[in-house]
Amino acid sequence: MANKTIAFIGTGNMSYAIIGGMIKNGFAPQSIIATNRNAEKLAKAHADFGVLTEQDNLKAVQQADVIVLSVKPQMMAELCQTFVDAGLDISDKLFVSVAAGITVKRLREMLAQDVKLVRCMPNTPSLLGRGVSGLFAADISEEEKAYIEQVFSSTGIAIWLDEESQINDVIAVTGSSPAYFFLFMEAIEEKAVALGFSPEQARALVQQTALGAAEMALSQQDISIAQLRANVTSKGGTTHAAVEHLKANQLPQTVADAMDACIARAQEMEQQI
Ligand SMILES: NC(=O)C1=CN([C@@H]2O[C@H](COP(=O)(O)OP(=O)(O)OC[C@H]3O[C@@H](n4cnc5c(N)ncnc54)[C@H](OP(=O)(O)O)[C@@H]3O)[C@@H](O)[C@H]2O)C=CC1
Ligand SMILES: O=C(O)[C@@H]1CCC=N1
Repeated sequence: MANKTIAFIGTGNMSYAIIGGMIKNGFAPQSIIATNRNAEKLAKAHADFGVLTEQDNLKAVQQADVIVLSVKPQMMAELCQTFVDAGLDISDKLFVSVAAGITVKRLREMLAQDVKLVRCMPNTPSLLGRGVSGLFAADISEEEKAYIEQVFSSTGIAIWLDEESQINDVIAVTGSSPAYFFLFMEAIEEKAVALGFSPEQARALVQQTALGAAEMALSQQDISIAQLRANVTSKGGTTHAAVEHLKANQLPQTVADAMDACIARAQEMEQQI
């Protein structure tokens, strides 16, 4: 399947990130079609990555072997209905849905047939080849599985899940979590400005520290993350004062509760969409 054509239907934040990761890791731009109803977004994808672009989703679906459905979940039914109404032969196409909160069963209802399908939960660091994607396969061949793995490994780490319900856990752990880290960074940045650093200095200080912390974890796999934190925390010192304050205010429990809220919302969407 190495020579397959892959079409991204709805080239917004997530498709842009996946395409960027694929290009960075050697996929041929001519094997990738990006669609969007917004011509400006397509022009940017073409300018940045050299991929083919198409405003007509139906043409893209016809030309591609693999179709990545990447519109907002609430828009998915309407999009799929256009394929059904056009009477497209999609029986041999491999579909990949990156949407949160839409099950295989529901996607197949939307497409009006039991298509070959992968549910994928990626995240936006895919753009830099630093992504994580959880994958759940429904009725695909080993060759198709290998192709999908090649695509999503090119954007970072890809793991296959045994149960579809684990997709919702992946949303909480990696799909949504870049936003948790950004929120933490925003909070430090805002306080740095309040302490008198310029906005430019505050941004530079917080991003360098976040990167440094992540790289320390990445490069020292034999040291637990808890130990890395302990290494910064001198007994009776400043970090201890800050960390104890965060713990007293239930930061770990708050994060766990937030992740439960994320999963609950995905489950609720599965009932609504
Ligand atoms: N963003 C993230 O971090 C992650 C997102 N996802 C999933 O990815 C999917 C896309 O999310 P995201 O990229 O953030 O959303 P975006 O809104 O950024 O991207 C979707 C794009 O699709 C376009 N679009 C909508 N309907 C159509 C259509 N019928 N034909 C062509 N283009 C269309 C939208 O245009 P317009 O702007 O005009 O609406 C938009 O540009 C969602 O289902 C989400 O659950 C999964 C993991 C992480
Ligand atoms: O917020 C959302 O619903 C999507 C799914 C994971 C990240 N963004």
